[in-house]
Parts: sequence; structure tokens; C-alpha cells
Amino acid sequence: MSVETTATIASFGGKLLKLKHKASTTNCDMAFNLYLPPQALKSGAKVPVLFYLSGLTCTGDNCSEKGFFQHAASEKGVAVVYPDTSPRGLQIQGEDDAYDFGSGAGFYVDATKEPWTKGYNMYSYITKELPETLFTSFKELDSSRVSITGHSMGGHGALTLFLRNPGMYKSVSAFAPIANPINCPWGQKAFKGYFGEDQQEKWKQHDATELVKQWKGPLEMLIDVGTGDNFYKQEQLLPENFMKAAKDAGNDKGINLRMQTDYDHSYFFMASFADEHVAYHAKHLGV
Ligand SMILES: N[C@@H](CCC(=O)N[C@@H](CS)C(=O)NCC(=O)O)C(=O)O
Repeated sequence: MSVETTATIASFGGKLLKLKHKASTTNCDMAFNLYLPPQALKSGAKVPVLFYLSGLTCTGDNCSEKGFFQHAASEKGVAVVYPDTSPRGLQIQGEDDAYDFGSGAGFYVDATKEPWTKGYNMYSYITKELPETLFTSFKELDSSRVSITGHSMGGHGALTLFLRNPGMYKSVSAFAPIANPINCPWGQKAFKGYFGEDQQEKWKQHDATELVKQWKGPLEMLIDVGTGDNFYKQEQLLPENFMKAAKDAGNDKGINLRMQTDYDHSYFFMASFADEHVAYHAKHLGV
């Protein structure tokens, strides 16, 4: 349960902490980053928390270094958590062979297929173990005010974790999410590997386009996708499928999908809209 601080870096008046802990869900040490805004550094403070889930190949470092979330997080008084994207070093054969499966590509699911069951449990890690660890270790974080965002594979993570757990998150947003993984090459490869080819029902339980059909009640989301994003052009993201499913289910009214002209899939895109996403969450988090 205990968390070790490996570095403390001043950032926008607050502190970026590089942390690690032994995680039982993933069966290994997990590194992550936590940004504490200046408001969290005062005694007795309680600040809300935004989880940022990263995309393929990333660790918690990419966005904390070049996503520019700390700029608005500092102004609004929101803590930002940047987790890793998979377990590391489990010695599973083939774990490091591809950029889009295994390490760096946990897809925010709990694997049900051997040998990945050994620790590829990023769903449980992000929804249970990491928050429990954080709220036990950092009393300045308010466990009753939590929101979620993410990029690409992490956008898929943000949308599916939100849709699978009504009430757990106050708000959700996404950058270039893999919005219909069961119908794109990245998602099909991952779900085949982590669940098995014949587990179509399981696949659907982790597909935002399938989940949005079942949502009951009001639904609000902010989603940005760049029109110059090569992965969008290659139909890895499929935001139109998500919007159509939401519309057919009568759940589209509060979904703000913004197609951003010329932006690509990189952190130049996230950095350009990070302020707006943090402000969107801050409003829902009551700051
Ligand atoms: N390495 C892959 C691309 C993977 C990729 O673009 N990953 C995105 C997330 S889906 C990313 O953020 N990469 C790390 C970075 O840009 O810092 C390729 O060569 O096609």
C-alpha cells in the first residue's frame, strides 16, 4: 500500500511527484506521476482529482512532460494523476514484442486469457487499487470528487471506465479515443489477446460504442479528434460509430465531439486543448 516518492519537481506553482508502489492487481511495481496544484500544498486542503490515461507506448511521464495539463490544473486547483499503461517486466513471453500489445498497451481491461491474467489487470488497477492507494497516502486529495480523461487507448479507457461505473467519475473527456475497439485493428488485436477470439460478449463490455447504447439518464462528454490524425484516417478511432450509437440510443445530446481541423495524434494536439479539458472537468468538480 505504501507509496515511494522518487522525485519532486516544481511545476506551475505546485509539485509534480514521481511515485511508485507495489501493486497486487498488476503483480509488479507500478510507477505513476501525481501533480499537486498549489492549492493542495496548504494545510488541511482537499483538492479534486483528474485521472489522465495515456495511449499506446506511453508511461505516466509523456503527458506530465508535454501535455501541459499542469497549467490549468494549477489555476483551477485540480490534482492530476498520470498512471502507467500496463504492468512492466512480468517475464511473459512476447510481452515486449509489439508496441500495440503487452507492455505499454494494457488497454484498461482485466485479461481473462492466459498468460496475460498474470498481471494485465489495468481495469482493476485504475478503478480500484490506484485510487485506494492514492486516497490513503495523500489526504489532500478528495476521493469524492474524481474525473477522468485520456488519449487514444487512454481515451478508450476514460470512456469505458466512465460508462461502466456510473457515479464513479464526475465527468469524462477524451482526446482521439479508440471509440469502437471491437471494430478497429488495435482493439481487435488487444481484445483477442487479452480475452480470446471467441469472447465477443466480453469485448463488447469494454467498447465505448457498445456501452453508450446502454447508458440510462443524462450523459455529458467532451471529445476532441484532429482531422489530420493519421490513426483517425486509418479508422483506428471511429468516433462517428460512437456518435451514431449514442444518437440511435437517444444519448447524444450532451456529447460534444469536436473535430479539430489539421490537428494530428501527437501531444501538440493534447497540449493545445488541455486547458479547455481541465476547465471542463473543474466545472464538474466544483472548482
Ligand atoms: N509507435 C506507434 C505510434 C504510437 C503512438 O502514436 N502512441 C501515442 C499514443 S496512441 C503516443 O502518445 N505516443 C507517445 C508520444 O507521442 O509521446 C507507431 O509508430 O505507429
